[in-house]
Amino acid sequence: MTRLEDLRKKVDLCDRQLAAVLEKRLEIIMEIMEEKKLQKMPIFNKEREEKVINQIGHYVANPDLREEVRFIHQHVLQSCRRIQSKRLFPYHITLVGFMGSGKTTVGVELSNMLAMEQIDVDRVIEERMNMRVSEIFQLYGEQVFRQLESNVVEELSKRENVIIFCSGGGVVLNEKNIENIKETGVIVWLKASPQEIYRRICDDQSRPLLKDNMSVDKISQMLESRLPLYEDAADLVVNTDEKDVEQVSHEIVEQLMQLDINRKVHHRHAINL
Ligand SMILES: Nc1ncnc2c1ncn2[C@@H]1O[C@H](COP(=O)(O)OP(=O)(O)O)[C@@H](O)[C@H]1O
Ligand SMILES: O=C(O)C1=C[C@@H](OP(=O)(O)O)[C@@H](O)[C@H](O)C1
Ligand SMILES: [Mg+2]
Repeated sequence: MTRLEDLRKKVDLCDRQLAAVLEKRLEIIMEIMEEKKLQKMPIFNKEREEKVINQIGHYVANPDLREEVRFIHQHVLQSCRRIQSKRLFPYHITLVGFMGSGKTTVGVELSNMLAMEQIDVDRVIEERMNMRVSEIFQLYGEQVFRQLESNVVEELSKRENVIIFCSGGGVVLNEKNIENIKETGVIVWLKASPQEIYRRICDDQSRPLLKDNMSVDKISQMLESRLPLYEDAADLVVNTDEKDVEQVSHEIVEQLMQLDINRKVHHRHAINL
């Protein structure tokens, strides 16, 4: 046997041991998840993860390799989060709510927390048209934007793998959108007061519907007319005033688990079960 063949054999043995240990770790993680569910404890715990990453470095004898092992372990923990999320949430998690309620930002945070892919309807439209949403409104008008929005909503609803599905604020205006979303998703309504929405987006020029009149009055008036639509569509509601993005995301996870426990969600076509 050449030296290279010999070394490859040793590496293969390491992989075999790694696979066995990783398999065991994932199985234990699922048991921990069940236990936490029973005890109604939060499933995803950032502090605990940081501790675990730090700790694994201390088990590495060669200080030159410590950071690399920590880096690898971060990926292991991400997989652990993903396997738990898949089991807990076999449906798209769809965020709806008025402009500035935090759909896009909370979607990204949730995506990290749950190791689930996040897709923003507005971003898909922008990529396809190679144009900003505001430019589409300006060049083609709202009706064309709404048609593009409905097409993307329908496509995303049919995706095989579950996603964090971030809609635009006007998605509720078309009943068909909500029907499509409900086929495979649970709808989370992010609520915010007009004053809070104004504070968040007053300097942002990217929202064409508020371009000519960015004011608390205009927001109140639009919000008022859409409230019944959000109310009707929502499977659950999270108030975001005076909560940061991380708190909102944790609350979404907790409420989703409650929904599941109470068997209120009919997984019309549960995905990836
Ligand atoms: N809970 C929150 N607390 C404070 N600021 C927030 C919160 N959620 C979102 N934001 C901020 O508000 C702005 C609008 O958020 P965004 O995610 O674009 O909303 P949406 O997609 O619903 O229009 C962003 O600057 C974001 O950082
Ligand atoms: O409320 C609306 O009708 C809209 C909201 C926007 O998305 P955000 O809610 O993410 O700002 C975007 O889809 C478009 O400007 C129309
Ligand atoms: Mg958005």
